[in-house]
Amino acid sequence: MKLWVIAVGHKMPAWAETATQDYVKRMPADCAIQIKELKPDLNPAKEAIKIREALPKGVHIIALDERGKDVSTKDLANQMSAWRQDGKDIALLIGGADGLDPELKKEAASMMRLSSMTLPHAMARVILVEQLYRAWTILQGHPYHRV
Ligand SMILES: C[S@@+](CC[C@H](N)C(=O)[O-])C[C@H]1O[C@@H](n2cnc3c(N)ncnc32)[C@H](O)[C@@H]1O
Repeated sequence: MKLWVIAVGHKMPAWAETATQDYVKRMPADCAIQIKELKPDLNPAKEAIKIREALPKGVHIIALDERGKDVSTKDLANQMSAWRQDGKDIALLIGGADGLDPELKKEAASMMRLSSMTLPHAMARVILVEQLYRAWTILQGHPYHRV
């Protein structure tokens, strides 16, 4: 299984790039995180076109949005386990300054929130990859995650 993070926003600040890569590198090949960065466009509808083009075929789409469903890290680990059993790749979408296009959000299988606060997209990216790594460690019984 591959976890695609498709994110509007390139030229990330160095701290975000370093932190993102730190977690990306910790993931094993059979649960790899692949980041696709897209250049911001004039509005979310235009960005949605680029996002759709960047989506690998047949992926299960999850939109990241502060109005999405609350998911605990344990829930995410259970989700990850189910995704791995399905053998489907997953695409997690992060919007730009004006968020994700409403039509694109409807196309997603679900919307997930990382916090009820609005995060800058660089921060959302770092938190997402850390949570994916943490979820993976839960499935492995790895001591990174302490209950
Ligand atoms: C700066 S935010 C956009 C905020 C935008 N005004 C909105 O209402 O969605 C950029 C992106 O970061 C992600 N994001 C920000 N806060 C989030 C949160 N609390 N939970 C999940 N994703 C979040 C979303 O994908 C969002 O499209």
